[in-house]
Amino acid sequence: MTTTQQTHRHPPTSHDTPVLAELLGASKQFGRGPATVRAVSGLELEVRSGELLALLGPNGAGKSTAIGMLTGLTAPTSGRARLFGRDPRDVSARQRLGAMLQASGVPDTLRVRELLTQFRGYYPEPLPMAQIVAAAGLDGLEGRMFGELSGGQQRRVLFGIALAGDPDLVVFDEPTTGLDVEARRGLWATLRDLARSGRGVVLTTHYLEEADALADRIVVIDRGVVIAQGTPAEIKARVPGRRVRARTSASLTVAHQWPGVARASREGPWLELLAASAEPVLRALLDLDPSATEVTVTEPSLEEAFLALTHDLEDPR
Ligand SMILES: Nc1ncnc2c1ncn2[C@@H]1O[C@H](COP(=O)(O)OP(=O)(O)OP(=O)(O)O)[C@@H](O)[C@H]1O
Repeated sequence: MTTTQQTHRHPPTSHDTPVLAELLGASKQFGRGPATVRAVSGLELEVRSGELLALLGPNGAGKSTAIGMLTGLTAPTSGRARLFGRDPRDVSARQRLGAMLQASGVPDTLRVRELLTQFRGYYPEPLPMAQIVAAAGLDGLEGRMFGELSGGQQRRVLFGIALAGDPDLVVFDEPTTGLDVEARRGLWATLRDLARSGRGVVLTTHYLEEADALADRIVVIDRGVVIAQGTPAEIKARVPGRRVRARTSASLTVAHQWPGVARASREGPWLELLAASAEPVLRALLDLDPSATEVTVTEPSLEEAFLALTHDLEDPR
């Protein structure tokens, strides 16, 4: 996959750059009565020109619902969504938007070139075909039928379709799912180019690594609410990357003071910590208690790591 040469349309990201899309206290419920699902609650979100924003969160966090509200696919139950200052369902707003969502609905029997031509036809000033093909890594696939492509190749076609209208804002729901490592890296480079050219880019991902590699700003969502937001460095400093467990007499109060510790709990003689990284914690533990035994270091699940960020957890101190 190669990257595109884009023209610079807006100055680089700053708080002076235009807001392209926003959610203002947006909530979304599905169903009624006891079956109600609160997918998103009171979400505040804004995307600016030239900015790459990653929505990060575990399965069912509400990422796709948030994207659906931003792109006008679904209306908030309460609160508001704005796209280019308008209702996201307004055609004039959607013409400046490119989206690659999880469900495609693309006919299997159309060839890649026909599909791209069809989608280019929907927009007043589409991106040149060659640029779409290059950006989406579709070289050599133009004559193939969509339904005969591999999952990863189909994702690339959907990526190309999202770029067809030369959009000012591009929204990608888990764009790298199903892509191999090389294709993923290529797509990352293209996403960076899109933001550098002054477009706004929003993507959802389960992977902190992906958000870290790409985003100017990360919004972490869990159970429909924002639990953290900031630059990748700020988020990484708060998301625990390691679980350290040891048989030790060290107290919870002391353990909480160790560098990067997000959570500490005790289970009988075992102390368990979630921390940004293991080494500083191991040093502090063994300094304090050289007789600590059965020390293990493992990776917490993403769910656990995100939960450690929430403030409503019982504090074990
Ligand atoms: N159309 C719908 N009808 C009922 N419930 C829904 C609908 N769409 C989403 N939900 C529910 O809303 C919650 C949030 O779902 P959403 O798809 O937004 O999460 P997500 O963060 O995108 O998850 P994933 O990473 O698994 O794609 C989930 O509990 C989901 O089951």
